Amino acid sequence: MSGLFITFEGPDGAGKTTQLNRVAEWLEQQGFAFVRTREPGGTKISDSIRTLLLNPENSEMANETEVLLYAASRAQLVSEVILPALEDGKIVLCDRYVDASLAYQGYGLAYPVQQIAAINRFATTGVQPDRTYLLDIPVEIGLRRVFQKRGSAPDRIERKDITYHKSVRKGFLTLAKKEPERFCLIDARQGEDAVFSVIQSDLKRHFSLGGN
Ligand SMILES: Nc1ncnc2c1ncn2[C@@H]1O[C@H](COP(=O)(O)OP(=O)(O)OP(=O)(O)O)[C@@H](O)[C@H]1O
Ligand SMILES: Cc1cn([C@H]2C[C@H](O)[C@@H](COP(=O)(O)O)O2)c(=O)[nH]c1=O
Repeated sequence: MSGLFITFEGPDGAGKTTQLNRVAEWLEQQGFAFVRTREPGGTKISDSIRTLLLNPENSEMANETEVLLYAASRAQLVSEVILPALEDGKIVLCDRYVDASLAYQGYGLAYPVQQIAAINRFATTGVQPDRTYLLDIPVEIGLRRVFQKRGSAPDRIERKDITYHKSVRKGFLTLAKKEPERFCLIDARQGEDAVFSVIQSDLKRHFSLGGN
């Protein structure tokens, strides 16, 4: 596999999509071949699973079902999009990946993280990111950003209580501590330009993705 796999993680509303779009724009200006995708979703089947997962009417969804549906959506995305792109030497930018399941379903739902990791190793055939930008933000600020942006009703995950979201954030920070060589931890309370500048410098330093 010769491509480069970059993921964006963090609590809801941290600014992941905003930063992924900026990186994509920057790579495009330099003529790099890249693929942009997101989780859950990114393929026809994965998008259908996303609808099931986020629909607030599915409030009876068992936690085990939730874990497996995120993994199923991911399995399809890896098989249909991520792996072929990496094998083709492309850069893959992905809005959330396995770390989200470890944080939301592992730490958030209090399942053993090793168990969630094992399910996801199967789902992804072991495909792992080369670099992960963890945009860290207090959950109150992140959720406020989400609701201000959208103005629509919160989805099934967003409507979980604040204690849950705080466990998720703590989970992300624990993951970053365990793998400091893969994670780049960024304070996402900063303005968009400041956050982008950290990511841009890091990409230049680690992967020689040059340009201005
Ligand atoms: N650094 C920032 N400072 C202030 N507002 C920001 C910043 N980054 C993004 N936003 C705004 O916050 C909102 C959420 O941003 P964005 O969709 O990028 O976050 P996200 O982490 O992808 O959200 P989600 O978890 O819902 O996918 C948007 O309105 C966006 O313009
Ligand atoms: C991949 C993944 C996501 N989630 C949660 C996180 C968010 O609340 C939603 C996805 O919505 P977004 O607006 O596109 O970020 O799903 C999760 O709980 N577990 C996962 O593996």
